[in-house]
Amino acid sequence: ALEDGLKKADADPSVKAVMICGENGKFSAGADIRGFSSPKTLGVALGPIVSLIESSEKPVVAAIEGVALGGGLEVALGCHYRVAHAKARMGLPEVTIGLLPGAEGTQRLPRLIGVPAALDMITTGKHIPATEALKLGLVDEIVEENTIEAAIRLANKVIGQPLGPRRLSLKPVPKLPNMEAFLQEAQVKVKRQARGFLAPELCFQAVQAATQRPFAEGVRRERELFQVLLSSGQAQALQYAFFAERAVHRWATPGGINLLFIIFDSILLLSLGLGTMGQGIVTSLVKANIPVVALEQNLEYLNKGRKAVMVLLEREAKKMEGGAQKLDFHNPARLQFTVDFNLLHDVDLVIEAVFENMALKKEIFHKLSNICKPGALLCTNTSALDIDEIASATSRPQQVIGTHFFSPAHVMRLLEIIYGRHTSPSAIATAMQLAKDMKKVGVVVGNCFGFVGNRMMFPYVEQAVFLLEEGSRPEAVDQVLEDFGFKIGPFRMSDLAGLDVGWRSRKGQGLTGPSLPAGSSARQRRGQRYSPLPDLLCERGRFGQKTGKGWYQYERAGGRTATPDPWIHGFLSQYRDTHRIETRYIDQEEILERCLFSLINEGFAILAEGIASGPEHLDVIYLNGYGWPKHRGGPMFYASTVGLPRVLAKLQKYSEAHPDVPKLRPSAFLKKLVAVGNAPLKEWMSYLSRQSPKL
Ligand SMILES: CCC[C@H](O)CC(=O)SCCNC(=O)CCNC(=O)[C@H](O)C(C)(C)COP(=O)([O-])OP(=O)([O-])OC[C@H]1O[C@@H](n2cnc3c(N)ncnc32)[C@H](O)[C@@H]1OP(=O)([O-])[O-]
Repeated sequence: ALEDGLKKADADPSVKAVMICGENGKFSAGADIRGFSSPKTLGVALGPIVSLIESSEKPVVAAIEGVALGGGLEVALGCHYRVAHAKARMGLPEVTIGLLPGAEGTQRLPRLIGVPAALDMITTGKHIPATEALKLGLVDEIVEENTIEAAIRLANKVIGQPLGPRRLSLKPVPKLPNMEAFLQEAQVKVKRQARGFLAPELCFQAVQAATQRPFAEGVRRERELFQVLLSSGQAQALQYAFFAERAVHRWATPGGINLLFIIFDSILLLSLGLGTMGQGIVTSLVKANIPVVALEQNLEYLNKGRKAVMVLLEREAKKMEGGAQKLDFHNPARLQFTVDFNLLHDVDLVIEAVFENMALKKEIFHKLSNICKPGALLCTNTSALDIDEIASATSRPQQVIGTHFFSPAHVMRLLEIIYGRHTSPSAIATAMQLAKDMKKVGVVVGNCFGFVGNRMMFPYVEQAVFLLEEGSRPEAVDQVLEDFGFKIGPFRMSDLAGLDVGWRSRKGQGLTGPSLPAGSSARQRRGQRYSPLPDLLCERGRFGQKTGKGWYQYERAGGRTATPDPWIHGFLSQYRDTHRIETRYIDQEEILERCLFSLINEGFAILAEGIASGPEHLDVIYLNGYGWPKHRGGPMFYASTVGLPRVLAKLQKYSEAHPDVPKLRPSAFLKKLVAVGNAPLKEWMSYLSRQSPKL
């Protein structure tokens, strides 16, 4: 249509200028991502159309409203002028779906806004607001009112002016005094951050080509690189992740209709310790423009919590345009701190964020149930505790729901939303809406120990520790998983989170400590293999970063630089001697497979039990809460790319070698999917006879 329209306009002498706009207040979100998996639509090349726009003899003005992303922005770059609405956002987000701007955007953008800014936009895929676009010179004008009228006004004004200087393909790339050094440094940075993710590096190469070659050759290079990415499995993984995230949002009631949501007047966060989680949650709520009252049990804790929240909010405000004013957090109507439980009467929603202790949580929920108004929704922030047991302390279990935030809560996007036996669909829908308002990815899951994310994490961490018992070292295991693409390996993660957290939980479960029956074997619990290694470290006060020692050593307590610790190496070999374990060399493949396949195996068990409604949900949880590398699409998608028969065969092999480790025994659901011929991921759920009615 663009091509036809342009040709008509060029041929019609009564047309003096052209304006291109989108429909319904949106310019364009770029190419249809679904089209990338269909060879039919790939035949349509956008680049030549952008060139056609640019070569028009009549001025072409883009009227950008809403979004101009990817191919959409590339079309705008072909135009001679760009007018944007003040609320519009622009970007080249192709990198985030494993691609690069493939319609000459990598060649035009650096010519317009210079290499540093273009490289930043193209390698990160970030969206920029119109005001920033104006500063960068990406748009010529921004307007508060009617963008289309403004674009037509501009078009009329520029009729007859020479178009040569407005054709970006004819412009040289602005020079930098130290271009070579700048590019070298930028490449190192891009590579370091990419950790095996191809697209940022290839985006870099395309922009680099713009600095080294004439426009037409740069375009050829861009096309070559685009094809490399298009055929890489990484692009497929990222596009899968894009749609998985949207599918997870489309939570519907059993009848299939999305519910309307409760509109909140105010939200109260109750915390008997505005601890780290509480502080992050309050910050997120304020950022989401939701009025908050933060409650503490005493003034000392309240003041400490308030101080920490203020520091976080100041920091967040600095990152935003018009920050402090926009957040308005000094306004008591927006954010109040109190120790007065009476304020609970009027709130619509409570998020309880006290520490993980069932007795304490039940006591609080009993109190909430007595004080809060009848319609108020009661959320508990927990990473593992039983929602039904917490709800049993109230007279309104239908309004009790789990909201598992991830630390730091003002940064992490994931929110696991856990429904209990009695939780009502409207309570779930309200929690989902809350997630959306807080710009988080809400995923509805069922109630079981560890829910989805942590439950899948347990076998992964368990394998990592077993590997140490058998001969590996923390740094070797971490390295393999970081090379796979995790931001941080399991031992570095454990040191960061604090080993004492798991220790407390294991003590609570009677797996270690004084409640362990006398005569228990050190390496067995309830007939299964158990590794006491993390407990032994805790007994020695090695809690990780906070104590300066854990699986690694740090420069000081609270230090962040992990270095392998010879003490740990000696300790491990002594441990193996004590328990007569023969040290063996464990290769990278075994480390990777045992950790990842045991996690994936648990994922299949979760799906079969109806704890999550599909593999996409598990993947979205891992991508947004556990640092799973995006270019590998999430654990279940990864399993589908490895091939389920291979995952099964490997689990069978490891399970035979370790018969006392139940988590290595292949799940019946995985076996079934292999037996039906390695079913594709989108069909997996059709092989389950029953689904939870609440998912
Ligand atoms: C030769 C090629 C050249 C070029 O360089 C390549 C490209 O342009 S690559 C492309 C570069 N562009 C991008 O990467 C932009 C990707 N898109 C976005 O970033 C956000 O969707 C956007 C900011 C536009 C709206 O956010 P929001 O307001 O929160 O809303 P939302 O996110 O919930 O989306 C609403 C619905 O629209 C759907 N949908 C959206 N975009 C696309 C698409 N391009 N395609 C298909 N579908 C798309 C989305 O799935 C959802 O569908 P459903 O069935 O209702 O679930």
